[in-house]
Amino acid sequence: MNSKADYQVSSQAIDVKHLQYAWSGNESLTLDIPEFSLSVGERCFLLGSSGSGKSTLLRLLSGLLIPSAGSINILNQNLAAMSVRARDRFRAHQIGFIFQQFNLIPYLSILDNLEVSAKLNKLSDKTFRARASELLTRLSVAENLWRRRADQLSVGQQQRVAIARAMIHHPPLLIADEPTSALDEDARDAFMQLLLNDLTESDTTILFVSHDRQLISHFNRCESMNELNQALAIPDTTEASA
Ligand SMILES: Nc1ncnc2c1ncn2[C@@H]1O[C@H](COP(=O)(O)OP(=O)(O)OP(=O)(O)O)[C@@H](O)[C@H]1O
Repeated sequence: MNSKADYQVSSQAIDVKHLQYAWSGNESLTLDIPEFSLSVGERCFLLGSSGSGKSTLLRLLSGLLIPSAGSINILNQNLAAMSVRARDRFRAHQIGFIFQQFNLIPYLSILDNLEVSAKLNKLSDKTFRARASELLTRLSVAENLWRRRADQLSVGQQQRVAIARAMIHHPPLLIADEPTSALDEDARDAFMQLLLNDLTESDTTILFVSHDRQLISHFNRCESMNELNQALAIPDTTEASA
């Protein structure tokens, strides 16, 4: 298995070519993306309406699904060529994922939630404690909450913990799947600031998926699922109707 440094030598964080994906039982393709790439350090906002295939694409990019056709290289690694175990390890080490519903383990404390991610990434206890404390402090999570169960936190507190959990091991690629969809406008702006402040100095690549156009200004690149995904193209019926 390559080291983290080997992965980061690549100047492409994401390199998708001729990607096609059909859910089993579906006659038609859900995704048909001729080309999509992100350079290391790029911060890309991916806009797409409901059902346009955003979550399916993210699952493919993180190796949870394997393409029906085409290739996906993440940090120069072809996910489809890896064993399931190697793919799981690659995902845990290289990708920080922030989910729509945050997906914290409800019965674990904030620190224990972070520790699960730190252990997966083989952080020493000392490094984990220092990084957890740095992140939680920067994200304004009061220390008296650190031992509170995740299901006893406010939504705003949960979102901060979700960012900290995704960032604890300094992943080179951060993927966020509609993390602001459950938030009001003020909480949404605070979330974006917290997320991006922590990344200002790093060359972390971000793919941030949302249907909320107001967030576009936070990013240096915007892509639309409707343009990327040829499977969404409206069929040309002119001949049939002529
Ligand atoms: N597990 C599944 N099995 C079969 N079809 C699926 C499955 N998951 C998603 N799909 C189909 O794939 C298409 C794209 O779904 P996907 O969840 O990727 O869209 P999305 O853009 O993330 O939507 P939303 O914004 O509503 O979450 C939809 O037509 C959906 O019905």
